[in-house]
Amino acid sequence: MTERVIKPLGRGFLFLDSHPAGCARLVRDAAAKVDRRAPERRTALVIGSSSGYGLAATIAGLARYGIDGIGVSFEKAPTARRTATAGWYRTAETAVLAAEFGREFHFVNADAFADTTKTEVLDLIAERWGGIDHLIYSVAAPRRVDPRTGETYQSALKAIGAPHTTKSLAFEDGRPVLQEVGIDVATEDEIAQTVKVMGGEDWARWVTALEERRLLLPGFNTVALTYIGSELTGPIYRQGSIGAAKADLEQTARTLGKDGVRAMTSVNGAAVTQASSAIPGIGLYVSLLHKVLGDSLQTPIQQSVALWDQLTGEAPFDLDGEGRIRLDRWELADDVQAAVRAQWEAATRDNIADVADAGWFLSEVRRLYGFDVPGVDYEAPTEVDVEWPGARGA
Ligand SMILES: NC(=O)c1ccc[n+]([C@@H]2O[C@H](COP(=O)([O-])OP(=O)(O)OC[C@H]3O[C@@H](n4cnc5c(N)ncnc54)[C@H](O)[C@@H]3O)[C@@H](O)[C@H]2O)c1
Repeated sequence: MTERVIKPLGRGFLFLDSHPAGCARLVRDAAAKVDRRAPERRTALVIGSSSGYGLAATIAGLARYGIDGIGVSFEKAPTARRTATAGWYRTAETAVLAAEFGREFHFVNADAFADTTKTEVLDLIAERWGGIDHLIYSVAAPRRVDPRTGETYQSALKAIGAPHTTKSLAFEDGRPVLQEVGIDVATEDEIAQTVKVMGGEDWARWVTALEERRLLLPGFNTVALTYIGSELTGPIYRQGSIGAAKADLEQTARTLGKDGVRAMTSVNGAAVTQASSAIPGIGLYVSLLHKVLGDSLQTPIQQSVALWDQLTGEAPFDLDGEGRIRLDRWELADDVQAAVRAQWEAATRDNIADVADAGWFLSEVRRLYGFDVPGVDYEAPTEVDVEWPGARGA
């Protein structure tokens, strides 16, 4: 057991340590925002369950519908020098929450891209429930090792066709500064590698593996998360290398769907997550979105409640012409986009602190690591040696 006072040390949007109590509190606060529905036994597999949208989907599924199931994520244990990753602590608290709801939820800490992880998870599903009703695929990873070839692929955040320059938000001594960031053009190989990491291949492997083991229960459905976003972020996101991967994911949904498998992508709105804060321009964009929308900005937990209502049949699917679930309509509404664009164009080095909700954004980034959470005493020593729930962690 090791108790320590933990401070937010790091560079840019990356911190070296995470705060266990802050991470736990955020899980609790998210669950408290969910209205319960009468639970009907349902089993789900969530890949990417420790963070961002996958965590929100796990908490919303537990709190609203009392799902049983398995969450897979890839997190680091505490060491003598460093705390565990934030996702480790959030997972530990989500397990406590599941137990309080009286649900059986297992958490597997392993590489979702590996065949060995698929076998471990499928064995567990077979043993505990004989099948699953839902699979939510919410992985955001910088690289993937394909276990069948041993090859490593790296994902790139680059433009396609022509280089691009974007306004971007950074912080110096806690003060927001506006920067211009150049975005290089991706090579064909970089685009292909990004598709290998963030496209649909691994999602399809999970569904095929479940199908081959006859673990898809009647009415099974699966969603993978995708993003469209604004024209402002188009060159780096939707028209960039990551957008090529998202197009592949959406195409995979079309080919996966058949008898016994309903496969869709879910277009979620912009959110501050570890994955999104690494993309140039997204921090500025989300800060402006929050300035324009205030509390009307739909949080990951709100969107996840809407997702579960649709997956369980409580609400009709809200699909677009391409069969994608749309949870981002609030973000892409014309008036919202027009207001964000006006602010984006007006933003200068001098007025950035007024034009954007930069302080809110920085706090959101700090909350990804369990800091800036109301009600947590950051001067108090906190236990960092928290165990991975159950016996199945790495
Ligand atoms: N953040 C946004 O603004 C936004 C908007 C729309 C859609 N999305 C999509 O949501 C999905 C999740 O993104 P996020 O922003 O929530 O990311 P995130 O960084 O918050 O979470 C990523 C999750 O993936 C897990 N993970 C990463 N590599 C893994 C591996 N090898 N094996 C197992 N688990 C692994 C992490 O442990 C974590 O649980 C992505 O598909 C993303 O494109 C994000």
